[in-house]
Amino acid sequence: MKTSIATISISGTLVEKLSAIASRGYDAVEIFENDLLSAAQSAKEIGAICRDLGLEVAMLQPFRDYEGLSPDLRARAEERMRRKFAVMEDLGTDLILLCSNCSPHAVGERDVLLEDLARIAGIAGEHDKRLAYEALAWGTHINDHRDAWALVRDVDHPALGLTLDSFHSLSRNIPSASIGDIRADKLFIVQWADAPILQMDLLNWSRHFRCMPGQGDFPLVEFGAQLRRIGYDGYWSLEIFNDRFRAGSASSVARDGIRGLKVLHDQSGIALRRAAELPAPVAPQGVEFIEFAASHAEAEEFGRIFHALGFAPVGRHRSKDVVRWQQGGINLVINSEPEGLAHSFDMVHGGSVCALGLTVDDQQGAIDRAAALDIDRFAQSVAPDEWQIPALRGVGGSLFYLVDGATRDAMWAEEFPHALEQAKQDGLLTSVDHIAQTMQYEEFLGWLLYYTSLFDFTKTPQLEIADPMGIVYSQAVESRAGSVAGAGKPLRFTLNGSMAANALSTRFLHNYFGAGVQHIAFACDDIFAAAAKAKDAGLPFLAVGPNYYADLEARFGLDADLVARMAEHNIMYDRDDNGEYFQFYSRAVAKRIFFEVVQRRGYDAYGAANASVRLSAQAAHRDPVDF
Ligand SMILES: O=C(O)c1ccc(O)c(O)c1
Ligand SMILES: [Mg+2]
Repeated sequence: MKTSIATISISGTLVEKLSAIASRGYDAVEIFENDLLSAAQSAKEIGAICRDLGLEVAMLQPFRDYEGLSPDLRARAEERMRRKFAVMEDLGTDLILLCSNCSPHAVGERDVLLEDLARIAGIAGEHDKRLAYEALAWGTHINDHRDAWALVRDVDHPALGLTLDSFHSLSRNIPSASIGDIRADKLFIVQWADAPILQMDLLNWSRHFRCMPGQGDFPLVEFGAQLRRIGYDGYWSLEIFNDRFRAGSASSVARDGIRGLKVLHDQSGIALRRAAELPAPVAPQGVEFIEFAASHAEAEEFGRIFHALGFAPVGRHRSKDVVRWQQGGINLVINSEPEGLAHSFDMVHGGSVCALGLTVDDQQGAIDRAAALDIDRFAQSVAPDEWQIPALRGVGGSLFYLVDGATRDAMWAEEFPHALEQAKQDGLLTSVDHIAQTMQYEEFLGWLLYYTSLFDFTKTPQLEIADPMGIVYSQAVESRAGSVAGAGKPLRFTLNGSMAANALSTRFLHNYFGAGVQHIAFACDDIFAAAAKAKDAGLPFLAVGPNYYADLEARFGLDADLVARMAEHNIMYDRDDNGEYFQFYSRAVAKRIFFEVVQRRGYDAYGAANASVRLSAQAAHRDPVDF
């Protein structure tokens, strides 16, 4: 696959964009004319910079509104085009993108369009240049790639070919099977964009909501499979108009694009029963441990909450200031070492989650997949006899340790030989249900792609949740149901981000100095027993107001006694076609991280209906200086 990206897709000045693109290993770049117009360098200098960076210039774009014009306007457009040829010469590309005409004055008679396209192709040919004709989804007459292809085919001039752009085709639900009619040698370039399914006009949808392959909802794999079936071997070029990306980090967005393209190319081949190009997605069996970085004072604070939730400190590390807490299948590790990653984390964030241990069957496969997707590995020096667990960088610089499923018991026994208390036999919490991470709104799609490309995860639709101080966006990534060994429970993460300056997730980012784990939900089989026990043990509960329960009773027709018991323990409830959900929350430790206990009865979601009630309850505790 030859990779490319349009400069419009990322933030910065043109030269900053080019260096970010080159640093992420793209083969080529589409130069967007607006970026060139506002650049401090001449087209010739930009061409030279591209060459120095090792980037081909795949094309210059766009050229607008040509076919179907009146003769005088057409002559002016041809003059404009000749000037572009000179710019292309300077940039070092022979290709320019020609958008289908969007002018209300353009005529749509086929004979006229054929004649105009033949004419401009002739002019281009005389200058050794080529045109890639693209059906914009909102083109006045040509807005379907099948019509654009029919014109290109019938003009049959070597200087005229087609652009396919997945956004324009899939936003109009044009069947990808129609790509089978296109001749690969006439397909000059393919532009890629994913997008969320939205009900809005095509132009605004395209200009603001495109995203990297894998970040949206479009059936891109089928599109890619059709391209590969016809033998297309030109550029796979990203063209992503997205407000968040323009405000984000050029280098991260460029990296996400490569990641999305690689996975897409691989999946497109697999759909055609071709050999996989990437190591298989990682399918973790579950969360083996959650590691907290904490000073001794913070460790005491966490310890109080862990005790109240029914955990016991069961072991001390053989050489480090690290304690293992356990209950059911859950391991929490508090790391108070005076140096190393945990210590750095504690210095930056205060008491926080610095690592998650995931149990995997194939450590090396996971490492290889991560390497192929440009996910950083982490290693810190360990004593010669110490257990070396490979680790990958995740949200906010935290780690995913890849724990080998076959040796995990030996790992615990060897690393934590100093028994402290016995694990409680009557513990009520069984496993980690989900882990909620909060991040900058601009980074949200990047982390979404991280999870869905590294792991064998699917994503749920994005939800908008009302915080009293603004809207929070929330989306879950989860292992495919049933793919997790053992209890058959999926591994679940929820991602949260907000643009609102004082919403809880933004307050978290400020207090925490960065992205990270904001809450952890534990599963249990009897939420009333778990809540009663936690209450007796002194867990600071998040209080839910009385109106919630009055509404709950009415909304679901629940038994008044049941609702009264829920109210007594601040338990919230949700129900859908699959089943029922019960949940309660602790107050936040150090105003940052908090804990949730859930019981699922067939239910597969996260109680989104309750999230705004929870956010309101939490907002009541925010610092007065925060307004
Ligand atoms: O939104 C546009 O105008 C526009 C321009 C060029 C493209 O390739 C495209 O897909 C859209
Ligand atoms: Mg396009």
